Amino acid sequence: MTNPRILAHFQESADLKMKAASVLAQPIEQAIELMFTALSNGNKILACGNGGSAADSQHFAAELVGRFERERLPLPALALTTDTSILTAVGNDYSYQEIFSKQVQAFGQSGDILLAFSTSGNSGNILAAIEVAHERDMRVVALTGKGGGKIGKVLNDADVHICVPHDRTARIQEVHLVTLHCICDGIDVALFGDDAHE
Ligand SMILES: O=C(CO)[C@@H](O)[C@H](O)[C@H](O)[C@H](O)COP(=O)(O)O
Ligand SMILES: [Zn+2]
Repeated sequence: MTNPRILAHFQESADLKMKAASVLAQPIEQAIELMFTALSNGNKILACGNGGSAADSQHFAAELVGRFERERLPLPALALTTDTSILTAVGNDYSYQEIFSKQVQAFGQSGDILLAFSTSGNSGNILAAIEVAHERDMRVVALTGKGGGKIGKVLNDADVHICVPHDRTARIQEVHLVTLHCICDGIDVALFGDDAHE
């Protein structure tokens, strides 16, 4: 007999994914277009998030720099969550709030994209990174949940907001994961066309 708690996790995740597919298809398409245009113009993508979303940032960067499902040239994406010397120096000397924004200041250029993950939409270091990205004429693709929180209020019309319609962090993260795979696939399709996977 299947453990009902385990079954409930799978059921809730599957139900949310189907519900989210219709709500998020349009912003996901916009994110793909925005990123493909930026990459085609020689710009790059900077990604940040806390906890599980730090892992999502790294997962995304790995699939752009390495590959997703098709062989292609490396694409420029950088997770701002990996350099422990930068993270500890900025966190120690300034504040945890600035661990990503300082890196956006250092690496971000006009036309680059900030990919910002926050399930609550309220993490201060992500909000600070978005603020600096806007100052540097970057576009923001924000993956949130729980109604979008404060992040939903600071995004502008040039940005893309992918807000998962759920209040549970784990479920939101699960939809963020399928979303980032959709984006990787969309970038490959924009490069090579809609052929069967190799
Ligand atoms: O992975 C999980 C929970 O599933 C946690 O590590 C979670 O990512 C952390 O609590 C984060 O600090 C939450 O931040 P945010 O998504 O609200 O911006
Ligand atoms: Zn988690």
